[in-house]
Amino acid sequence: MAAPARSILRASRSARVAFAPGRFSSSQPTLKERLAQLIPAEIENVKAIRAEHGKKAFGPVVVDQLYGGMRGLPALIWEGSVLDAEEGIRFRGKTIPECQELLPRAPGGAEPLPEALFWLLLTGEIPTQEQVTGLSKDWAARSAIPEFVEEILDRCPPTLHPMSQFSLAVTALNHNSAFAKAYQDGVSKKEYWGPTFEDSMDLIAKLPNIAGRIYRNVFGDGKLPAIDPDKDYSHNLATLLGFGDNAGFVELLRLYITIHSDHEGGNVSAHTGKLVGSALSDPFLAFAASLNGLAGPLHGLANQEVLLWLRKMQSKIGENASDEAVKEYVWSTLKGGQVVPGYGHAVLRKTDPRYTAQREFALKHLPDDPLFKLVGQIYNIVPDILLEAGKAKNPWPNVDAHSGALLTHYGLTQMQFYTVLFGVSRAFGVAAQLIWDRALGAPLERPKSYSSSAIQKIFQGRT
Ligand SMILES: CC(=O)SCCNC(=O)CCNC(=O)[C@H](O)C(C)(C)COP(=O)(O)OP(=O)(O)OC[C@H]1O[C@@H](n2cnc3c(N)ncnc32)[C@H](O)[C@@H]1OP(=O)(O)O
Ligand SMILES: O=C([O-])CC(=O)C(=O)O
Repeated sequence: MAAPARSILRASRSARVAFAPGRFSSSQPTLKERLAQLIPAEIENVKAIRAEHGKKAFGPVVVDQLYGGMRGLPALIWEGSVLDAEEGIRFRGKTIPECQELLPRAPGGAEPLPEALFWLLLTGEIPTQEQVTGLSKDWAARSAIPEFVEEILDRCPPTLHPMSQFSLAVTALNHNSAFAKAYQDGVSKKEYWGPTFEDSMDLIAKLPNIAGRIYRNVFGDGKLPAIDPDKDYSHNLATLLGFGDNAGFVELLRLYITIHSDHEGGNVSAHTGKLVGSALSDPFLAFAASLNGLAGPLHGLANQEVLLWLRKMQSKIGENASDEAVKEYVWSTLKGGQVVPGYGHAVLRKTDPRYTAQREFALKHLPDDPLFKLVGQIYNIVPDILLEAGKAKNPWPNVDAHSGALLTHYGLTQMQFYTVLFGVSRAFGVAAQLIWDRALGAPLERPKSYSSSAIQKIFQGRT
């Protein structure tokens, strides 16, 4: 679709929200106030851990890990979540089903509010309903994006991949970074976390307007409705995408943003954000770098790839293909030297609980959807084939094997946009860690690298 006309863009700009961020919960601490209470004790805790365990070995490092993408190498501190190969992710010690049970929901909703998950990632605590409502209002108040960022997006050709547009816009938000300004003004190291918190809140708050604008520019008429200060984050994002009246889609987004937010620190997007942030690049620059990693087909873009692969399969073998025909198609993918998208994982060795959570959502809301049925049929076929092929260490599905089928069900069929939604969610995990990194005085990241000849020399004469 062609880029929208200037007059339409002007109209959408006038629909800016006219209220300011600040305190929205009268009687209870805000997220920033609670963090300010927690940080001094955590600094002491880290000091104690380092004093007691700082010099202890953490297992051997073998040369294969240097060549093999550092699998299993303990190398990073990440506070928000830890991934177990068998069990999957825990956010601050809580599994996805526990989060679904414990985190506050929207009135009438069944899925957790991502606002609550962000609070949990940052503080390790379950917020009250009032605190979550305060966060929804704060993010709505911060949601407008600068006009020049709107213009950058409006000038992107619709053929530029939505993830590239997303990364451009997030980079440009650095124009108004509180951290970059504070640094130039000579802020003390001890105060870094405050402006990092403000930037992180602004970043998360502005993502729906960026994502909505990309979606409407590329796939619609470029017109964008306004954020509603009385609605939660997911509801507003759904509205900006044009699905605000669909209660099922809004619930799906709440679940989607919650489960895609964080996957410990070593995945490409999280680690990239942390690495770039360690140079004291502000949260906008750090998260734009995360997005560029998320845009790779072995990482976040796999959700797009899954849908493309499914559609290609359907065009080749028809819509209600037999198991035999599906098996043949999977084998042809492998024999063509390609990966089966949505399957395998660098850490997980069982079905991803994020896949399971989405499957349960589908069983509840769309049990008869044909694409959901195809995703289920593939689940019964692919793991055995990957096992038989004998290469993949994990034959089970990951989060990306399922998400596109759910979005398609509600009418969000443009798969090139799917990773943008993943990116909106991943900001929660990356931002939470950036805040803690600055609060705990995390140093510049700079691991040691070796050349192959250096490795040969080190081991010369040794067996
Ligand atoms: C949100 C996320 O990022 S989840 C992951 C999303 N990505 C995908 O779904 C893409 C498909 N999957 C893959 O490519 C891989 O499983 C990855 C990238 C996720 C993990 O990679 P690794 O940790 O290197 O996996 P593993 O150790 O099992 O790889 C061993 C071999 O099996 C292959 N393999 C792994 N998964 C698959 C798969 N789904 N299909 C075909 N081959 C696979 C690898 O390409 C590798 O082949 P090689 O020896 O010829 O290089
Ligand atoms: O953990 C990983 O390597 C990839 C992944 O699933 C994620 O980042 O969500």
